[in-house]
This record gives sequence, structure tokens and C-alpha cells, in this order.
Amino acid sequence: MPMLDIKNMTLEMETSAGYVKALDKVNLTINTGEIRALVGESGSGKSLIVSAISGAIPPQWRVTADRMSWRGENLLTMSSEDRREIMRRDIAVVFQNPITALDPSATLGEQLEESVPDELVEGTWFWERKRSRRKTAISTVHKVGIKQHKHYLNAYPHQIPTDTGQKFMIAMALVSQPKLLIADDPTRGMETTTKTKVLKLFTQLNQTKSLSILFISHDLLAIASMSHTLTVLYCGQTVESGKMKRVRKRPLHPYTQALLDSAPSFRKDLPPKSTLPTLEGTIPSLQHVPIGCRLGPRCPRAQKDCVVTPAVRRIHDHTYSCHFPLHMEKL
Ligand SMILES: Nc1ncnc2c1ncn2[C@@H]1O[C@H](COP(=O)(O)OP(=O)(O)OP(=O)(O)O)[C@@H](O)[C@H]1O
Repeated sequence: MPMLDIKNMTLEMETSAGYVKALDKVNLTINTGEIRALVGESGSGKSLIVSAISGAIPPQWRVTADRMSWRGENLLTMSSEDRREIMRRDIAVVFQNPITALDPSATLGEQLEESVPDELVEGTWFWERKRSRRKTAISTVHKVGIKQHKHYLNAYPHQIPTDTGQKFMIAMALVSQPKLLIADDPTRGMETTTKTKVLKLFTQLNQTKSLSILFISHDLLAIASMSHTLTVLYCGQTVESGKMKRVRKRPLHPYTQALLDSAPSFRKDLPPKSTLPTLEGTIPSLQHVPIGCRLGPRCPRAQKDCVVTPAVRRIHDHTYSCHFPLHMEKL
């Protein structure tokens, strides 16, 4: 049984054109010890999936799903306390530009020690518990590769370099010993050396701690080698999903092919809302979502049938939603 199991999740939000399906029947699973990459152009709905999983959505938005469970428990029907408890103990999220989320008036040490869950703190007396928190904070920053812990734990957020800040945010996420880490484009805007270091850290955490990771990025090339599986999202629809190696070698969906063909230019960090060199046009706004397959107007293989949403088709553990898939003759 997957740890996180999402089937046909739809998120409707209010726009000037009325309620729109910003996520439309999204499928996503994550197993223990798996690193799954979730990719798609800017605006495809990657961050909305994180919000829907964490339950951090405005009350007027509507989330429905055939299945949305965490280790067998239904996330949609559980109480908000239970949901919060799962987000506190089991699932941690590292956001884009996370350092801005820190309190500028407290040291990194104070903030990290405060984030250690009570049940992981040892001792009865005040000083014992304080020492235990400090010990956990130090071992966690070591785990993420921050070596001079004394210096950094006594520093304020504005006093640390960006890559240390990013590592520190990963430490903040790991301090509760989560089972799943959701990293929402944590390397966006980073220069290549820092990016490589951060990606290496995620791989190490996965290998040594068996941490499951949902790695969200628009940078397919950077995360391809570290991820076991891949889910491709376009305009709120999951278009293809499967083992990374297989999908890279033989993508079935034209959008995945376009992303792969554009990948070398992703090295320079494609700015948000820019066009893909291999696909005409840009991702539509939510007010102008096409009917049927949302890639239709941009797709080089589109035909009349594409005004009907393609069903999810499966070949072993490779799934795709396209009426006219690629590479079928080789299967
Ligand atoms: N709070 C919001 N209110 C209205 N629309 C929103 C909101 N958040 C996201 N959207 C819209 O939902 C769509 C998906 O946005 P989302 O941020 O999830 O994309 P993304 O794939 O994470 O993009 P990026 O890679 O730039 O972070 C976009 O069209 C966006 O404009």
C-alpha cells in the first residue's frame, strides 16, 4: 500500500469566470523510500497539489477525490486536528524561498530547538529538556551538512548565506523526523554548485534514512538522476507517470516529450511563464482552460478526439492520458 495515495483529486477555486478546476483528476502515489519527481511548467499546479495535501487551502476552495489517504487514513474525512497532527509529525514541507518564512528576530538555534516535537524531547526537568532540544538541533544541522553548528545556530536568518539557509530549512523540516518530505522547488534560483549540493543531500537522506521524498520542480534535468519515479503535470492534469528511467527513455505523452526536449535549456533556470522551446504557445490561465485534453491547443498531435478528456491508460506501472500517444510501436 502506498504511503500517500491520491486518486482523481480535483481542486476547484473561484475565479472571475466562476469555479474552475485548477486541479483536474490528479493521480499521485508515494511509496516508502521512494523519491518521486513532480514536474511541469510554471503554473501547472504543482504548488496547489502541495497545498491540497497539507490541507492549507482557503475555505472557499473545494477539494474532492476518489481516494486521498495517508498510510490508509482518509485525509478528506479526518478531523482538522488529526490532519494537523499528520503534518506536524509525518509530512514535512520545504517551500520555495523558505528562508523568508523564518522569524528574523530569533536565532536559528532558537527556532530549530522550538520545532523539536515535545515527544522527541528527553528528560523531565527543564534543563534536561533544554539540553535534549539543543542536542537534537545540533545533530539535525550536522545531518544536512552544516558543520559549524555553533556559529550558525547562534546566527540570525539575515546573517547566513543562501545555501546554508536552504540547508537550514531542510533541517527545520527534518527535525520532526518525518516519513515524507515534500520539497517544493527548493533549488529554484540557486546557482549550479549550491543546487548540486542540495540535491545530493536529498539523495543521501533518502538512502540513509529511507526518507520518502516528493520533489517538485520545473527543472527536469536536475532531478532526473536522483528520482525513482516521475509524474508530469500539465495545467492541473496529470498527463504521465511512471518509473523515471522508462519515462525518460520512452515518453508516451507529447507534453513529456516536449519537457524532455526542452530540458537542456532548463539548466539556465527557465524563468516563470516563459515558453518551452519545443512547444508553441504558453500554459493557459485558469479562466481559459481548454475543454478535454488541456494540452490540445498546443499539441502537435492534437486531433478532433482531443476535445474529450482522455482516460488514464496503463502499461504495467506506466500511466498516460493521451488519445494519440508516442512511441507505441516500440512497446
Ligand atoms: N491563491 C491563488 N489564487 C488564485 N489562483 C491561484 C492561487 N494559487 C495558484 N493559483 C493559480 O493556479 C495555477 C497553478 O498554480 P501553482 O502555483 O500551483 O503552479 P506551479 O506549477 O506550482 O507554478 P510554479 O512552478 O511557478 O511554482 C496557476 O494558474 C495560478 O495562477
